[in-house]
Amino acid sequence: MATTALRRLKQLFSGLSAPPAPPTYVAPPASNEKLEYADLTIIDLATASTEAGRKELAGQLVQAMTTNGFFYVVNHGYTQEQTTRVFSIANLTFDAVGEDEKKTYMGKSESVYEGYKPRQTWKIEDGVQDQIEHYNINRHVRQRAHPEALRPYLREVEAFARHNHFNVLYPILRLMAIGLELPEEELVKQHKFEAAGESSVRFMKYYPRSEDEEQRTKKVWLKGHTDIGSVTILWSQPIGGLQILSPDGAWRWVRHMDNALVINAGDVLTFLCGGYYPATRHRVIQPPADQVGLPRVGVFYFSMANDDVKLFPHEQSPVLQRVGVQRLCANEDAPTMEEWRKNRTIAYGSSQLIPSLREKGVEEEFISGVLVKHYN
Ligand SMILES: O=C(O)CCC(=O)C(=O)O
Ligand SMILES: [Fe+2]
Repeated sequence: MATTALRRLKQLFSGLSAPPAPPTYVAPPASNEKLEYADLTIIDLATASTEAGRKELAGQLVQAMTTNGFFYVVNHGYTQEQTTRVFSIANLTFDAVGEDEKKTYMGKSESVYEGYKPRQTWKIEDGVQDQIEHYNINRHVRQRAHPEALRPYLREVEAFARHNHFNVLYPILRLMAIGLELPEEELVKQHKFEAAGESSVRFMKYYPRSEDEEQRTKKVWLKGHTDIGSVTILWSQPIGGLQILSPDGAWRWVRHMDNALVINAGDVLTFLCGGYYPATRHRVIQPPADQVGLPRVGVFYFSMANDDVKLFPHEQSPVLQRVGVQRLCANEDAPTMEEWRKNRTIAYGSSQLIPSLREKGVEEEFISGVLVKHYN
């Protein structure tokens, strides 16, 4: 009797005990090359706990969004140790899962990123395709099955998704609403964690390419684009390659900052905020000379509005009334979030892009009747 109870208790505790540490992903040192870096604002989220603090941060955010379009966030609530552990889980998702198992957990639909995206599925240039592997995880982590190596860490991945959504996305959306002189919760309401939609964690691994591929693509690894969704949270990592297209037409590098987040706006914010927070144009090229040949592991949270949100601007914003609303389409033609993400995802990397007649180095396509540009 006593032994059975003891055994039960032991089983209970072993179920609750922490999973073994994943093999530690040791990130290489940051580049020492002399590069032209973008000068990005740092938003300190510790300041967001008071109303006065939020007002101050909203001013900084408006400034950042109307110039570079990218900014850093610090004091987001994860320690360096927690962040390193997430990168280790990300790396294990690629290194500790065999090719056959990866096939089993590949996405089943063209219109949503879920599970593995294998390499060489997107066109880059001159017949060359990408060398990028993804693993996409909807924030409702258990709605899909995951490879065996990842299973011990699902609770951590769930906590990570919630952390991005509640502790980073919501505070940023509140600052954006304040910047538009809207009620603080106006954009948060359109991005509910519980609603149907695709806000997701993404692990990525870029693999080094052949010299021939580098030449034929002019070193471009991921073509210049704007993100499909609303706010993209990129967990800063030391391997360079990410560049922003600045308003003066120059591509500038994004510098790594330890345990910081690099945040930018996507198309959905252009729609919802009437052009006040334009989607940031960015790309990934071959890492700097002292990092050539290294794989590049990335961890992201791609946020989207609730699937049923119609993507038209908050015209009631006093700021938009003063500065004017830029529209991507008439309100009656506005796609829903669901239509937009599905059509953008199906087209991405596979559609035939048309060279722009107006802008040099730009290619275009129409998605849901809206002009989408790609930047070379
Ligand atoms: O890998 C990066 O640094 C950026 C990736 C990116 O822009 C994207 O996946 O949309
Ligand atoms: Fe992107």
